[in-house]
Amino acid sequence: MRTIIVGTRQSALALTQTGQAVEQLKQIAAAHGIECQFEIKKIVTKGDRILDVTLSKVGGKGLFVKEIEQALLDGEIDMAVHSMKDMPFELPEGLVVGAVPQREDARDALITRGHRSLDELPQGALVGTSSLRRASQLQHARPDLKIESVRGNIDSRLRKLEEDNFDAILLAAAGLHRIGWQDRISAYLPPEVCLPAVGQGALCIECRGGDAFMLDLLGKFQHEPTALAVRAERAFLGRLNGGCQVPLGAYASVSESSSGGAEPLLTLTGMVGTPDGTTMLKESVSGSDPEALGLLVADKLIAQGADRILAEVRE
Ligand SMILES: NCc1[nH]cc(CCC(=O)O)c1CC(=O)O
Repeated sequence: MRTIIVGTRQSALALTQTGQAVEQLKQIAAAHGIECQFEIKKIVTKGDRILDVTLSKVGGKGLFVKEIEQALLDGEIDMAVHSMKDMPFELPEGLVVGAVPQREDARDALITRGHRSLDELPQGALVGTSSLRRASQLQHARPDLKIESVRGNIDSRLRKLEEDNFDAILLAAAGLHRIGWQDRISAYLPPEVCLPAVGQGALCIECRGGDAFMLDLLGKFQHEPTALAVRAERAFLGRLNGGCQVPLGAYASVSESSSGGAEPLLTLTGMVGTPDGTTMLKESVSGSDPEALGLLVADKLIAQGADRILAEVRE
């Protein structure tokens, strides 16, 4: 019987989503007569050690992932459950995405102290977020709001809402749903107001490319519509070189092809904005080839100056 060692960060969200993925994998294994057991191994990443520093100042993406990938390559663990939105564009040689399971809610959620919507926030209210993407879209919708950085795991950010006198903070709905804190959510921001981060709400289950047993098991955990949507969003990310923290968002929805064909129809919307929200570029395209869609939406934004905005932010 194979023992599968599962690597995870030790934040509340990481432990919860890893545990949930393992429970689902146990059921899949049982249903297919695959004999295996799971062991969970906690790994401290660079991102966890420097939670007090603004992510965009220390190189952002990959910080939560690198040590876990090294453990995979070293054979210390056999699979890892990551938030898709924390994944850098390229995986290291030897590692693959074994499964993209069904997506949770992709939207951002507003957590306030008593206000029921973005519109209800008082003039000049203080909102906590360290995401340039959220800041840009929030300022675009409400130029009067004051935005300040807030870092830390979900639990510490919720604490800072009270302690640091924010009127509201923004978090991914998926994380709050997974850890059972959906009742803290005051409002969901629709993609028209706040386009989520690439891959937000989706998971990435990573394993070694040569591990046939894991590839077989994880293949049964894949949710094709989510995988397609994520491919489109990540193609957009790759074209815009969104490797570090930048004011960029994308969301792909998937529906059955209207022509009745076998190919699902994807609609990808992408945005790039200035951090102050004064310029907001947004384009939406439909089609069935996820990579082509990602490149097309990115190129449409580049034609309007997206790469200039991103270059300025990176400086
Ligand atoms: N950047 C940290 C991070 N990575 C994934 C999630 C939330 C869950 C998800 O998108 O799957 C969060 C927290 C947040 O943005 O609120």
